[in-house]
Amino acid sequence: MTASHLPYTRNGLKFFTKRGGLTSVDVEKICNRAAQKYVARKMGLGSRGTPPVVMRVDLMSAYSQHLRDIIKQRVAHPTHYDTPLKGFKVIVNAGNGCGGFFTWDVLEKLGADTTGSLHLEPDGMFPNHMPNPEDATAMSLTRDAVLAHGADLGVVFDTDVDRSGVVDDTGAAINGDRLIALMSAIVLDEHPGTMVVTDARASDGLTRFIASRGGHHCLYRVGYRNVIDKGVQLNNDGVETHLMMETTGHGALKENYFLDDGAYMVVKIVIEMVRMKLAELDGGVGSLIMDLEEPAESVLLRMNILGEPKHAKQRGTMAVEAFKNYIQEDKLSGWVLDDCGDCSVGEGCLVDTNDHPIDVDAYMYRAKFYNENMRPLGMVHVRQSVHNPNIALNMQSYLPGGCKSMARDLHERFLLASGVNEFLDTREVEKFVK
Ligand SMILES: O=P(O)(O)OC[C@H]1O[C@H](O)[C@H](O)[C@@H](O)[C@@H]1O
Repeated sequence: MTASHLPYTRNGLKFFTKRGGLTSVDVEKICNRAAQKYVARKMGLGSRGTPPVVMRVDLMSAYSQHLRDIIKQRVAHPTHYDTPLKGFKVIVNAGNGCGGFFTWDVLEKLGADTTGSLHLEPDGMFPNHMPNPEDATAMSLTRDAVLAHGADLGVVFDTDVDRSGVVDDTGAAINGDRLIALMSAIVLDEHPGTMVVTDARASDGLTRFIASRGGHHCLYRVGYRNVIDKGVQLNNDGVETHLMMETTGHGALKENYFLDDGAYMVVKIVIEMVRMKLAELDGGVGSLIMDLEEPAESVLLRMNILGEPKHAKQRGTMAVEAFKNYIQEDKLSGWVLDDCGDCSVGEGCLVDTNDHPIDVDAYMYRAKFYNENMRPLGMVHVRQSVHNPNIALNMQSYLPGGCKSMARDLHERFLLASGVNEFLDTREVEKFVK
């Protein structure tokens, strides 16, 4: 049971089986069955049968031991097999979510020194900061602790540990695209040529990084289940896909039942850290992504969908489709719709042709902006929010000031000109372009 990153009043249930996490269709079936049973029982219908057997199972201990075993086996330390983390200092910042167990039940039992770890006790009011690897305070406090304690690694978990981020020994934050790059470097070493699926907010630099390591990059729809489901589908279609990650820090691996499991991601990074030390390589895990090119600026702006909530989805679709049509009908010169990551590096694309350009279902589009000299200035990703009635505009610029130029252009030549401003609250964009 978790509210994840949402306010505590919005708790929900996530279901998992041996085959992975259930989809919303599965969950709907479960809820319908439960509702039918409830009604039948209320009406005195249906067999009472034998009552279900309820068992108390200590899943957390089993899970921690599983993680410890993986680290021991894969490091296979030549002198101290059972304590492969002896001599390492690791800071954990659980942000008062439920990730504290990783400190005492995984790292310390393997010999690590976790002195200086932060906010390990669960407290649903999150008195310090949001447990979130995207949260600037969470990352900077962890950075301070890593530097103050001379730690080899800092780990940041979100509330329910399905997302994570890390800080390397120099204090550099590794989250978002950087975390995907780090995981890609690790996974591509184990599975050369594998496909990596991410959401389409990821940068061009990440696509090039994956390609430079011999991998393929599929950009897909935002929402961790969408990204994971795409990876499952690609595997079923015969495209080997070992890593599925969102820029939010959700990450799933084929070897781990396609589960978005932040602790498992950190386990992979910890193993790499120890291996690098054993191989006497210079630098911490951050050195694996030194050549990742990053955008000069990244900006996220939101536009609330106005009017009655029941019309929000339809209006959102209209706005996103209008964006695509404006570009395709050449009403927005300079803007070009983006292909999926794998085609944009210009090699034999492995992604199903239905996914070009990036999304066919009118949820989101991504476009690049070129200036009058046909120099690319940056890109924008336009989509409906997964949770709330708003349109998210993610912009990345290759040059300082580029996001403002792109937002200004979109505001004048698309938001106002197309009339979508009649049902979108564009104030955030207007404030940004001033
Ligand atoms: O659409 P938004 O409101 O930006 O939220 C998008 C995000 O929602 C949740 O956090 C999901 O777990 C993420 O997978 C997704 O990226």
